[in-house]
Amino acid sequence: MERYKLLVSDPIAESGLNKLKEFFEVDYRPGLPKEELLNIIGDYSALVVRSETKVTKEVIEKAKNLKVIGRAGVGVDNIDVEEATRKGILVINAPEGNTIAACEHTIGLMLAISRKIPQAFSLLKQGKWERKSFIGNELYGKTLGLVGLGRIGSEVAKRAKSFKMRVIAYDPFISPEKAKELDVELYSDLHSLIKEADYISLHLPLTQETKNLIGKKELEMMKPTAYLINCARGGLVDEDALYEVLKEKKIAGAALDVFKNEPINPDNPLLTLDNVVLTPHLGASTQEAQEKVALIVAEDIIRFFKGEMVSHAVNLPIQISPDILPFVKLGEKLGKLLAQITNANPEELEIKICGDLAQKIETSLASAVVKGFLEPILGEDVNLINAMAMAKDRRLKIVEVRTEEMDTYRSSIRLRLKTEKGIIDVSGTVSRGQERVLAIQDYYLDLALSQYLLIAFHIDRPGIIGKVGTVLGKNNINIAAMQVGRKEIGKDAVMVLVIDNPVDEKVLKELREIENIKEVYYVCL
Ligand SMILES: NC(=O)c1ccc[n+]([C@@H]2O[C@H](COP(=O)([O-])OP(=O)(O)OC[C@H]3O[C@@H](n4cnc5c(N)ncnc54)[C@H](O)[C@@H]3O)[C@@H](O)[C@H]2O)c1
Ligand SMILES: O=C(O)CC[C@@H](O)C(=O)O
Repeated sequence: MERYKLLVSDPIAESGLNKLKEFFEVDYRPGLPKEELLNIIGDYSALVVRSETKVTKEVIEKAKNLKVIGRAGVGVDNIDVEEATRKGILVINAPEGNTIAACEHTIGLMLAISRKIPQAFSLLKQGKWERKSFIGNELYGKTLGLVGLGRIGSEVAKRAKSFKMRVIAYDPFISPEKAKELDVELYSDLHSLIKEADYISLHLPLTQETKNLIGKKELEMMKPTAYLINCARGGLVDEDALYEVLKEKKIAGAALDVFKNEPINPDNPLLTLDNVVLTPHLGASTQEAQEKVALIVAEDIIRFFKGEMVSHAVNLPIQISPDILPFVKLGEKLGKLLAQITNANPEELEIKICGDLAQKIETSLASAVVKGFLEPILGEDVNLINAMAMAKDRRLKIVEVRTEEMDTYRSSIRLRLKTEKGIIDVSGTVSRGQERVLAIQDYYLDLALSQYLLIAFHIDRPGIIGKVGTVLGKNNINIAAMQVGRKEIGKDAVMVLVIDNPVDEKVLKELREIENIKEVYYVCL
């Protein structure tokens, strides 16, 4: 099997590295400078990073062979996922691998800032047995306000409950049922939570929407006795405003693991304060978490290169389940077929998923159809990840319709393409593992799909099938199967021939010259 080149540009656990080496030619270059990354990235098919490497648009533009970016961790804010998607690069992360590590670090930070543990230790190291300035606060009976109640937020909630804290949360994307299960009171507005909490802990991703979510206004709303804990991302908090409220003792303190710019400068003003506890992005830094994230990401990348289902794709909306896979493959072929019998500018592609298949929520099916449709036009640049984005770029409207109605087969896919010259449609199914085309332009067919097809639109006249057969025979092209679809005797009809060999332009020209043949398409699937 071909050994692809994989670059690891941040430190990852040895177990993951060894796993990757079983499959790839691995270059392990933790701490690789940006300029060097730009120079060499073009050689690699896969890249593995943690949070240090910034996979920017510039990097992606130079990554001509890159197929996958693996993030050994959760947050993908250091990766330009949109650009990766546009270029058809799969982004994979390891979302559950460091949940416990980040949760325990959060609890550690809450205790450390409440009891001033680092400050006391620092004085003790200087030989000072100082007790009176280190009167802390208990977590017991206090209100913890969680912003983000996902994996880490939920685990923090469970542990906070064992400290007998009241837990409230703001997370507009979480169901009230989930909050109820965790015995957490769900708030519908952030400001009410901020005003009530004794501890505010952030557990949400950094995105355009959440940048500076905790600004001056929010910080000034906090109780003067409250603490801010941030083990998520620095950019969630306005750091300058935070420094001001801490300096002026408008809040009790802050414990931060993450910063707007990492690593922080030695002259960062936050380092001059006493009411803070700062750690250098250590949330995920446990042996257990690092082993888990490295292995999770390594196994997923290998799965991808083996053509198997991946578990944690960030930019592939839904995974393909085995029972749907044959229809995904069929969808791609029908899309390809449709593209090859279209000779006008496409405007809208309707993908109708019929019968039992309609109940299965699987966006990959539509992506596969679009991939198949665009591939004859755009070549290998299009894949399941970027197909929809590419259609959008080309202003091709994609409409997905689901209907439980069925014809002869329990499940089928019907494609209907609106072009400037009219409508073209094809439909197909999978029956007993065989992909079948059921209709073209409403002519009923039911024929097993094969790699090479000839599709001839003609007028139904005696002898026309023989003439087509003669041309193909003369050119040494074997016909494996054929079907004719027509609605009325002597009117328009379609002939579909399954052939064993490819057909060239010369043969097509000869076929087009046969009387009553209106158009002939050669389809390669
Ligand atoms: N310090 C570290 O080393 C470390 C380690 C792991 C994760 N993290 C950070 O923690 C974040 C959370 O991780 P997770 O595994 O819990 O992710 P998650 O996806 O399970 O949870 C994030 C939650 O945030 C919620 N959310 C999104 N936008 C929101 C908004 N505007 N307001 C309130 N809630 C919002 C989501 O609905 C989701 O429930 C990650 O994105 C990552 O940036 C940091
Ligand atoms: O790689 C790290 O150590 C940090 C990871 C963490 O921030 C994450 O988002 O998973």
